[in-house]
Amino acid sequence: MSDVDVLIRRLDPEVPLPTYAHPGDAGADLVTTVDAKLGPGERAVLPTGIAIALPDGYAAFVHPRSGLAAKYGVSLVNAPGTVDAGYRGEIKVIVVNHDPREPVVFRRGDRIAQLVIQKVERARFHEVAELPGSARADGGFGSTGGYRAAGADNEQGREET
Ligand SMILES: O=c1ccn([C@H]2C[C@H](O)[C@@H](COP(=O)(O)OP(=O)(O)OP(=O)(O)O)O2)c(=O)[nH]1
Ligand SMILES: [Mg+2]
Repeated sequence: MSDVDVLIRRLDPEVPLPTYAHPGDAGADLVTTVDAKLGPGERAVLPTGIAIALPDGYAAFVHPRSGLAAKYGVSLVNAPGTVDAGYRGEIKVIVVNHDPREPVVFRRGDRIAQLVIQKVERARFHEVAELPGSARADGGFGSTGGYRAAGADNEQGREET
């Protein structure tokens, strides 16, 4: 992993800069600058109070936090969100409460997501009539085998093929 310099602007003077919890972490935590309560199945677009300028050839991806996902069923509707290098607006996080029963409450300053900055390639698309062959060809969507999906009426699970 290498370091890259990224310009950042605070739109809210009290907001902390995104922080990596440990050396070597890929994700820097983002906080919400507002309180929010999401009922089961609800979503919200939460402001983070920061804007960045990425160098050309980079993008930032807004990823869910696994702790929020495991404990509360919270994820991001568009995971991972894509922040383009040219985007200068406020980074926002589209959270969703997937829990079927419990509401979730966010308070200003809570860490709601993490930002992963990566080098990206842009493609030059070359249109062709036929694509070159490959071992996988057009196999996909479970073509390599079944998996167990537990049905509500079947504790043993159901073999999907
Ligand atoms: O989770 C996200 C995703 C995107 N963005 C910002 C940065 C990104 O550069 C811009 C546009 O995102 P995207 O291209 O995913 O959305 P779109 O619906 O295609 O909008 P646009 O037409 O503006 O490209 O919105 C965020 O702040 N958070
Ligand atoms: Mg877009």
